This record gives sequence, structure tokens and C-alpha cells, in this order.
Amino acid sequence: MSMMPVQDAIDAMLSQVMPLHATEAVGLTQALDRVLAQDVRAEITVPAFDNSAMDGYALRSAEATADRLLPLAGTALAGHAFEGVTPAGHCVRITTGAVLPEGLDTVVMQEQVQQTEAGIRLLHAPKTGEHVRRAGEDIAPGQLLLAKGHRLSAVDIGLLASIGLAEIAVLRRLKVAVFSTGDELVAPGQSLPAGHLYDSNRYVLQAMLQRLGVAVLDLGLLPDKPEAIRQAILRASDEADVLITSAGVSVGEADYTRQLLSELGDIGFWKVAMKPGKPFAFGSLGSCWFFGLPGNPVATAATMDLLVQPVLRRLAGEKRPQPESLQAIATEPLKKSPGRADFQRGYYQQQNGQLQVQAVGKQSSAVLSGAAKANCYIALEQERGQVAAGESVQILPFYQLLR
Ligand SMILES: Nc1nc2c(c(=O)[nH]1)N[C@H]1C(S)=C(S)[C@@H](COP(=O)(O)OP(=O)(O)OC[C@H]3O[C@@H](n4cnc5c(N)ncnc54)[C@H](O)[C@@H]3O)O[C@H]1N2
Ligand code: MOO
Repeated sequence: MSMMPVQDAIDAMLSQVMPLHATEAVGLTQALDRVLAQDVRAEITVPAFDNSAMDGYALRSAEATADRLLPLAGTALAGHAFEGVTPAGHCVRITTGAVLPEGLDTVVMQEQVQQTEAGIRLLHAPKTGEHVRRAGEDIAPGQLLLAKGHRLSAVDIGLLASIGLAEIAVLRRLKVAVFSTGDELVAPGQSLPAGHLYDSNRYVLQAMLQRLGVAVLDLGLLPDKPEAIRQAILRASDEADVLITSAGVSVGEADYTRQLLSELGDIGFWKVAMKPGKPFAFGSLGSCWFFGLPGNPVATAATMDLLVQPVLRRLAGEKRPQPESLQAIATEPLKKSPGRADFQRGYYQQQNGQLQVQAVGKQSSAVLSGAAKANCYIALEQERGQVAAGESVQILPFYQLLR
């Protein structure tokens, strides 16, 4: 079977999946990482009134010449406006956030005046409008603040609160089932018999899914027994929108997952031209989508990040910007054979005014310790060969799921 280029594999999956429709209202404290089901427009003006940006004195700039003495007409505190008219030649004591008194146009910081018994004396003349926050300078009514399909960040949630919304309509949370398979695997916390290793993939996957804001259904660590795997696949297809498995998609005798999936569902199996992550299965089990990831731990994480993530985001209704890609100078040679795109684990930093990158740790797809030191992939094109020190390479900073 010929290998499919990475972008073709992503495009093929994206063209098949349709976003969720169902929506729900959630309170702001539950809204982080949820995807907006509708555009959000402001119904109010923010700030709603002209107010002071500083603790100081509000005055009329036309009367504010240096050295002039301005008697105090009263006080405006945040939440307690100064009522009435300020007589000519007077000022009002004001605190940050307080309503600017009627007729006054400028605020002078208290550090810029001399306070005397008879009033304040200006050290220099202020600019008209200085330290005044104008009504509507943040948000005007009707303004589009956040678009449908936007994933809510912490700052977005503050923005929603600032226009007075207590709840927001979001798309239903995607439900993703996960299991790992392998008679050689043992759950962390257990003792390790000879010839065994700990199941790490299910933990990497669940952590990445948590960052994506989806609901996770953990179907556990399964032995290489077709019946156990069959039951887990059936449960996932009943209860979840997506099933993600690790291992069992290659060509070994005990690679049952792939066989069972083609029996129970409609499975496309591809060899994707990427390293790590060559064997990869995608398909459907009724209304449940399925991703079969290769078992090697770095291949699991990389295929989840690079191939599955865009599809999950689309299913969740998210309109996602392209991940950031930068150019950096390789400070050391990089091994590469043509035929597959490499996603080497690298560490990049700014040095001598340029971005520099080097591969970290062993690059085997079974070695997680190198990946744990990395902050980016060094993405080497499919047909590219060895990279010499000083050559420019593309890097993909780890984005959201892996850091
Ligand atoms: N003859 C061939 N052999 C292999 C090929 C191939 O094309 N022809 N591809 C290799 C590549 S590349 C990968 S990746 C693996 C993928 O194999 P599977 O997805 O079937 O996974 P397994 O063989 O079961 O396991 C691979 C490796 O990963 C370890 N593993 C599995 N699950 C976990 C887990 N949950 N946590 C930690 N480590 C796990 C497992 O012990 C194996 O060492 O196939 C190659 N072989
Ligand atoms: O997916 Mo494998 O190397 O490409 O580990």
C-alpha cells in the first residue's frame, strides 16, 4: 500500500466529518474551552459612562493652567457619583473608575498636583481629555465580539462577563472513548512482570483530550483478546461520538483492533507518510468515528496531535485557525531519509536575533523522554533528505495539547 501524504490524510478526514449540532446553555464558570454555538454581540456599551482612569482630580481643561489654584467642589468615588454642577474654577476629587462629573473633561493624577487647604495647585497644565475613559471606548452596542465556532479562552470569559452575560450557548461537548490494548501492558501503580511495560498511551491521550475540552469515556486497558476488544468497540459505538485506540493497527498476529473494526464498522486503513505515526486507521462505527493510532508512544501522541486533533476540533464545531508554523535555523545536522515527512521533537529558542532549533533526545518513536524535553516539532518535508547545520527548517511549536 502506498503511503498517503499527511495533508491528504487530514483533508480526507475533514471532508467526511460534520460538526455537532446540539447546543446547551452553560454558566460562565463552566464555559472554558467550550465552543460557541452562536455569534456574541454586545447589547450594552462598555464602559457605560465616561469615567476616570486615575485617582486624582476632575476639572475643566480650559481652566487648568499651571500654578492655578482650584478649590474642591466635592468627591466622586467609584460606585458613588458626584451629583450636581461643579462651579467654575473648581475641581472634584475623583477615584479610578468613578463617573466623570457633568461638565468636566479631564483628570489630573494626584501625583501631578500640590494639595493645599484651599484646594489643589496644578504643577503643569494637563492635556484635554487626559486620563478619561470614554463611554463605549471598549465595546459599542451591536459590535460582534466573538463568532460562532470560537473556542472560549479565559479572556473571552471575562469579556462575556463584562457585557453582563451569565450564561452562554455552546455546542454539546464531544464524547470520546479511549482504550489501549496489549498483553504486554500493565497499568501504572502495579508491579511490572518481566517482559512487560506500563501503559502510557491511554494517559497521554486522556490528558490531550482534557486540554481539548471533550468528555472522555475511559474503556481501560484491554488484553489481546478479540472478545474483550469487541465489547469495548460496541460500547464506544453506543455511547460515544468518537473512539480512539492505540496499538493493534499494524500487521502483527495480535493486532485484532484493526480486524474487528473492519468487521464491525467501515474502516479506512492508511499508511500515512509521516514519522512517527505510519500505521493509522480512520473510519466509522455507525454514528461513532474511529481513530486507530499506532502503539509506539511518540507515534500515538504525534498522530493524536497532528492527525486527530484537527478532526476533533471540526467535530466539536470549532473554526480553528491553522497551527502556527515558523522557520528556524538548525544548529546541528538532522538525520532524515526521504519518503515520509518527519516530525522530529525539537527545542527552539531565540538566540543572536534568530530562531534556532535542535532535535532533543533519542528520536525513536518508542522514546517518550526526548519528547518530554521538546517544545516543538521540527517538520521536515516528505522528500527532504539530511539537513546540514545552518539550514532553515520549519518548526511547529507545541500548541495547546502537548505543553
Ligand atoms: N512488519 C512491520 N512491523 C511494524 C510496522 C510495519 O509497517 N511493518 N510498523 C511499525 C510501526 S512504525 C509502528 S508505530 C508499530 C505500530 O504497531 P501497532 O499500532 O500495531 O502497535 P503494537 O505493535 O501493539 O505496539 C507497538 C509498540 O508500542 C508499545 N505500546 C503499545 N501500546 C502501548 C501503550 N498503551 N503504552 C505504551 N506502549 C505501548 C508496544 O509495546 C510496542 O512496543 O508497528 C511497527 N511494526
Ligand atoms: O508510527 Mo511508527 O515509527 O512510525 O512508530
